[in-house]
Amino acid sequence: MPDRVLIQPTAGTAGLTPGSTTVIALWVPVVVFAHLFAGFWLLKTWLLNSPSLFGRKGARSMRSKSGVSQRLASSVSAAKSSLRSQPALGGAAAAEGSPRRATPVIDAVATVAEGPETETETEAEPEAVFEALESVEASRSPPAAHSLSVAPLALEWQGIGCSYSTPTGPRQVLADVWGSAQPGEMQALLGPSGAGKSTFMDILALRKSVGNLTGRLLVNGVRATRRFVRKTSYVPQEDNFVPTMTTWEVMSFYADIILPAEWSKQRRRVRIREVLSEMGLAHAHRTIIGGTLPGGLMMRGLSGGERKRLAIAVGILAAPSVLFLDEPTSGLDSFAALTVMGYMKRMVLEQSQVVVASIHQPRSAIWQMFDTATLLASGRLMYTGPREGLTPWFSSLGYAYDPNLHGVSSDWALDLVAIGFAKPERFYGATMTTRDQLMAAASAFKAHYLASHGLDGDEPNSPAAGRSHGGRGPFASSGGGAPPPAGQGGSGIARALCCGAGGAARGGGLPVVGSHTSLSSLEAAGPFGGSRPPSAAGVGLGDVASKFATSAPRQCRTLLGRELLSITRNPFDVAGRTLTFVWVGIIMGALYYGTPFTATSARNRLNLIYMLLSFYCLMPYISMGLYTADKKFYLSDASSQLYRPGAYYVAKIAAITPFQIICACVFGLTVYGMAGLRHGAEATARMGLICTLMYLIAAQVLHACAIVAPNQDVAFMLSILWTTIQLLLSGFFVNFHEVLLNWITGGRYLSATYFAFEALLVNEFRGAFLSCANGLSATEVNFLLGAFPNTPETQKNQMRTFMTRDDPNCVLDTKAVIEYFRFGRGFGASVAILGGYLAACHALTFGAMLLAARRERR
Ligand SMILES: Nc1ncnc2c1ncn2[C@@H]1O[C@H](COP(=O)(O)OP(=O)(O)OP(=O)(O)O)[C@@H](O)[C@H]1O
Repeated sequence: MPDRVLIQPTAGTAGLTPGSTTVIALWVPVVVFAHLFAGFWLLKTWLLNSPSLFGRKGARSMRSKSGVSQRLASSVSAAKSSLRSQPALGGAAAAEGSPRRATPVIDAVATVAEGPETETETEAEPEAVFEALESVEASRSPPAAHSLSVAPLALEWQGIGCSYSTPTGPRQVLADVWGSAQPGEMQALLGPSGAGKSTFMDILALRKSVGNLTGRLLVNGVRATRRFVRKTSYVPQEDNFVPTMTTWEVMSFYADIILPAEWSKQRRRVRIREVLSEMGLAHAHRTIIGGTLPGGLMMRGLSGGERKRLAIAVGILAAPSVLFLDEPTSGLDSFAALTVMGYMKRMVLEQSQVVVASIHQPRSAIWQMFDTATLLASGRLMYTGPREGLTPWFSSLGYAYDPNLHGVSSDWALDLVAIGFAKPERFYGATMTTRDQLMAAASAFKAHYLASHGLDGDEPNSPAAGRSHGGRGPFASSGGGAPPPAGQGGSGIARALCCGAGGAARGGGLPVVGSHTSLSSLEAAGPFGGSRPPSAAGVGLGDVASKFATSAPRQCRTLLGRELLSITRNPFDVAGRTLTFVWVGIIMGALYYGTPFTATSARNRLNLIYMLLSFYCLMPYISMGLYTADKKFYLSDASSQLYRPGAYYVAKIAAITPFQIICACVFGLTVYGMAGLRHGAEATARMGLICTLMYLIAAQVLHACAIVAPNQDVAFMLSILWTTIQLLLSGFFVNFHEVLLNWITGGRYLSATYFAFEALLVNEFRGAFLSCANGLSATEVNFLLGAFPNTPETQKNQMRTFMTRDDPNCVLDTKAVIEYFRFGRGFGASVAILGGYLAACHALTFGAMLLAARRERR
């Protein structure tokens, strides 16, 4: 006869032996499924990384070099023929001293290119050579329908400044920087470390929102709007690619997001191939990006130089009008650097783009590719104008340049303005050594610049700065601007540099300068911009009046694909998490294996329910690294306004939620089945629902903390605070009505665990009876009797007999457990509360994400 039974009201006295309380039919399939599921994703990741199947690493570097050589030859020869076939660009412009005077440079680069190309080709494997040749042929094809036309944009910046509030007071890192860049110009941004180059470029690219910003940025003569961002591309020093994606997948992702929505899949693929070939990456299209995954695992993938070239490939994919490159050659070997910059040169010549590149110690051939240069030092403008004008300007200040002594003029310029170091005159000649000298030179240049541009005001917003001139050249005027309408000055990028939400974008009293096309008219004219007619050969970037190139559903689909690749290929993510959950479940389940349906098991059942919930609160911590890494990817994309934040959020949640549900169920059902909690499909399903909600909430809170917090440490602190509230105020440890400081018990309403604990407790004990047919054990009886020390021995003996004797009709109504905790909410109400809690967590996360994107730009 079964002596320990859980009597269901409807099931009469159907009993189970203690050993059979475990539900093998539940937990065994779950455990098997979890291992197969994790194994599947691990195998997929392994196959992707398997050198024999995909890597072809041995040949890669050689092919890469060969590809690079080919690309350079291709770039250079195309640039030369482009110059020769366009006298308007080559001959006439060269005579004016305009940026197009590049033929000698291109010739020089071609000479450099020919040597290594031949050399590497002979060394390369036949297959590599074949692939490289293929890609050369592709790139030599005439511009096809996949080419993009570029709206030419002229930039002018006036009095750009940036200061930060620091604990020691305001810190000016950039002051009064003036200059311009014309379509078809490659501009070098030079300066010693800490000069403010990155800050300056962030400001020009409208990707900076921290700090107090001053000055103005004009695009085609009017203040830049946020939509200018869509016509630009910014290649940061450090890329932010998802390490588990391949080169091709990264390019496809960006192509789907930023190329015109009307483009067919085939056309996008052609464009991707074109750009990858140009960057010498055609051979590596199936190679994983690699690097350190969130969680610490290292994945081998592209080399540093290849990653850099991929970042540039992404930057040029949509043919932006203005391309900002932060240290494009750092991390590249000198030949690859020359190749990449050679391509940039051809690009600006053929498509009238503007390239602004911060650069350290460029080799001579690269330096000569630049048309103009801007030199910063200690946040001050030391020079801006044609590259050739750099040395004459400083000579006029008494700092003579000697090519034999100083080498490349860019190196000399950096030495000249670097202060704070010992610079013996016999090595360096006359240089600036004090801040006063530096400030004097900066003031002299500013005066010279303003005078030569017909600007006589100190402040860009002063009425005097409003005059404009149509001249060109470094010391001639290149167009000015007008003062902003009243109320549009002040700090902050939205008001100081561009017109924020609409204001000056609509004209706002700003004149359209000379023959420039205003951005407003550019927007109105559609993709081809201003007066430029649509070309039959090319297609523009879509409607620039719209903030994004593609629709929200399309962005959502594309982002969903990226998220899925990102999480399923990281062994620490889906596979690792599933295995962790199932094994924690197995250990916990083993501890409570086959919990009998007896009165004495009530305590164990309670403990198990509480432990289950606390593990749901703790388990998401294994994903904290993933959440903080995701934030980095999102912020990087947000700074470029690649897609709608809502699309990202929906895709992210859609991608991770199914895996979270699987993990939650694997854990919960394993424990539930092994321990043998209340039997029955309905009870099991209810428990699964509550556990899933609990885990989704806990994971979402950690996600929110990762986004709200400035770094992972703070994210941990916030999460631990929340977890503490969850565990302490769940109701398990203390009866709230017995707490002296009653006010603190109100905190239970912040505890999702409190509601989940109630729901699981009710699920387990409502309407159920535990058997006491076998009576209590001698230990239990002695424990109870010990609580009544004054009871006479005869009475104790009677109670002992009564409590230990077998009685098949003895049952314990577990309603008492529910009443003890004063629980009574219906299951539906608990689900609704937990659902609301989850929705609030999502709202908080999304809000935090929007705020974070506004606060940080890179
Ligand atoms: N948030 C900030 N608060 C205070 N100072 C800052 C902040 N961000 C940057 N700076 C300071 O601004 C100055 C310019 O930094 P920036 O990164 O623009 O220089 P850089 O010329 O790009 O240097 P590098 O060549 O080394 O990258 C540095 O001295 C830096 O310490």
